Amino acid sequence: MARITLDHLAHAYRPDPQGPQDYALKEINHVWSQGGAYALLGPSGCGKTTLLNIISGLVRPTRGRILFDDRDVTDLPTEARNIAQVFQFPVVYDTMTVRENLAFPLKNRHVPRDKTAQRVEEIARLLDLTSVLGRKASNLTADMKQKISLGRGLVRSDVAAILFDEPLTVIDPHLKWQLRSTLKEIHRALDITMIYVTHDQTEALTFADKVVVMHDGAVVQTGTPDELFERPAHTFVGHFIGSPGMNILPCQVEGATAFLGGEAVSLQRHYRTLNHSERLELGIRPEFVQLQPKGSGLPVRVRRIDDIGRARIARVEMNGRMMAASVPENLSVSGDEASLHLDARHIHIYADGHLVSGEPMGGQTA
Ligand SMILES: Nc1ncnc2c1ncn2[C@@H]1O[C@H](COP(=O)(O)OP(=O)(O)OP(=O)(O)O)[C@@H](O)[C@H]1O
Repeated sequence: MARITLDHLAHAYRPDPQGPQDYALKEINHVWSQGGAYALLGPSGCGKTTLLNIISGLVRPTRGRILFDDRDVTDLPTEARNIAQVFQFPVVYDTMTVRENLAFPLKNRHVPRDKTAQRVEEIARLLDLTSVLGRKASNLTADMKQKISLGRGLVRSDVAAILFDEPLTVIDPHLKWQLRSTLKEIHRALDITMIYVTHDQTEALTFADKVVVMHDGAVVQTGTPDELFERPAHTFVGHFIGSPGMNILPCQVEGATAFLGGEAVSLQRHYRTLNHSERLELGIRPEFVQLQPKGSGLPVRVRRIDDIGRARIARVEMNGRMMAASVPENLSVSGDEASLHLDARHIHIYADGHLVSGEPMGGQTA
């Protein structure tokens, strides 16, 4: 078990990188604490697998170092790193029983038989595989086979970390939620550092205590699920997390007032030091924007109302831009003219995509 440090790590697949655009992974400094449950979240092509492969030793980084506790492992091969990996597709030996499959990583490392048997029973119990321990893996469903793969990743108690690369891809949708919560319970029971790669926000937010969000080869925010929701550090995080994502609107800012087209919106913080050559945007989640009758706030046109089960979401147009807003339960909407109320406590200002803290109204810098 180990703390994993990424120290000025960067990687380019091409041999002569000239600038940031040539790096699949732009410079990262990050510490994965021992025992943490992390998700590495981002869209396809953002560099998640590259980072995972650097941690496991399959890819040597162009720049920087990787440390397990204080040991520099940058030049060590995968076998010498003591990492367990679970991939998208099941890796099982069809001719072996489930028990033999689970025991294999321990047998390979000459763990005594009684200890192996005990650990296999424990992992089988956690993954609900006890009843099939004696069966040949070949006759099992893809779901069961992937559970065996997970078990093989989890069975060694001495690993520095377990890396999961989109492990639920082959799992039947209605079993996914069950396995996600099982993995969470297993993390609590085993106290092993786990890094879970996914492009699915639900998987990331339910599994992880801390989520590392990647975009275009860079980490744009690391935070708890609540932090990513409440205070996205980058417009990409606001947009990518949440369903629907954050409303992001071009704006101008003067002191504690934002202007959306000709409409003034009061802010709870002061923005004295904004560089007006930067692209300024106002971000607010649909949960904090309320649709109201015409004449009581920012004027909008309602284009559509979607019932998403737990709430109604209005798609509205303001100054030619589409926004999402919550529709209060008791509001009946007739016609397409309405107003919006923005909860100022949840408005964020972004400059060139990055969150600007501003200053509290009292005048001190945040
Ligand atoms: N072996 C390689 N050689 C050259 N370029 C590569 C190689 N592997 C990945 N890339 C490029 O590096 C970038 C990051 O890819 P990576 O696979 O790490 O992203 P990802 O977030 O894991 O995406 P996905 O979820 O689709 O696997 C992409 O532009 C990809 O095309």
